[in-house]
Amino acid sequence: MGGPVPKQFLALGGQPLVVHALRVLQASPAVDEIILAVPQSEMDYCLSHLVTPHRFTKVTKIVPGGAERQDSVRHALEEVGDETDIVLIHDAVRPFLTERMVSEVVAAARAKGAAIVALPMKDTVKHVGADHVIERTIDRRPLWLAQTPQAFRRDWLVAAHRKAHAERVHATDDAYLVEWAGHPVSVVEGSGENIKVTRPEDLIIGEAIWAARQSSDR
Ligand SMILES: Nc1ccn([C@@H]2O[C@H](COP(=O)(O)OP(=O)(O)OP(=O)(O)O)[C@@H](O)[C@H]2O)c(=O)n1
Ligand SMILES: C[C@](O)(CO)[C@H](O)COP(=O)(O)O
Repeated sequence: MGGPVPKQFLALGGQPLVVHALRVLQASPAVDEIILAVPQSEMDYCLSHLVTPHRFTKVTKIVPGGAERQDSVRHALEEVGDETDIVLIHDAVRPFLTERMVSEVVAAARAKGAAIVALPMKDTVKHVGADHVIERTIDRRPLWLAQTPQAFRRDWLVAAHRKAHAERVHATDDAYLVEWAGHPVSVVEGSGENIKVTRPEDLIIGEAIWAARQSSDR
């Protein structure tokens, strides 16, 4: 994305991106406690400008993030109590999660151990080789795009993260680590609106989704 402001604090609908996700998690009956992993330099800002003024009372801890997303999740997991059975992980840069996604993915994790929100592929998928030439077309029917939230039995997730850290295995989502540790991970259908704000154009799309939701709420 570039720019001096970390992406999760950029404004969307007049509020920092992370506030949108926190609102849904704060309101969800399925969520008891929220642990925020943020850059160390932003920990005080998060508490004084986001958590306290918005009364996000479920935020019990703010922990320093790590070099990569996986490190940030591992740091947060160190603060999760042994009494917790299910851990839900969500990207701050996905502002459009819904209560339906949270409750369904938590229920699926309770029933089966691990579940993620994901979306079936809608485009035709090409495997492209050298010189930008297509090598083959992949059957898209079994392909799903992983989103967050993702929910796991705490013991599976903690063990998978510890093993990955010890063996220097890196993944772009937590489901991968739990799969790699040998556990089944189910999918719950997500939504095309549950975008990850990655590139500048995603903020434009995000503003449009936010505006549409505002008018449908009226
Ligand atoms: N060290 C990091 C890096 C990322 N994240 C979180 O992981 C999610 C996705 O990471 P991000 O850096 O946004 O990934 P990309 O969208 O791939 O970003 P980019 O291509 O700009 O690196 C975000 O909610 C971000 O806050 C994190 O917790 N700790
Ligand atoms: C977890 C995730 O959002 C699922 O799509 C994604 O893998 C995060 O990847 P990123 O490269 O760290 O944004």
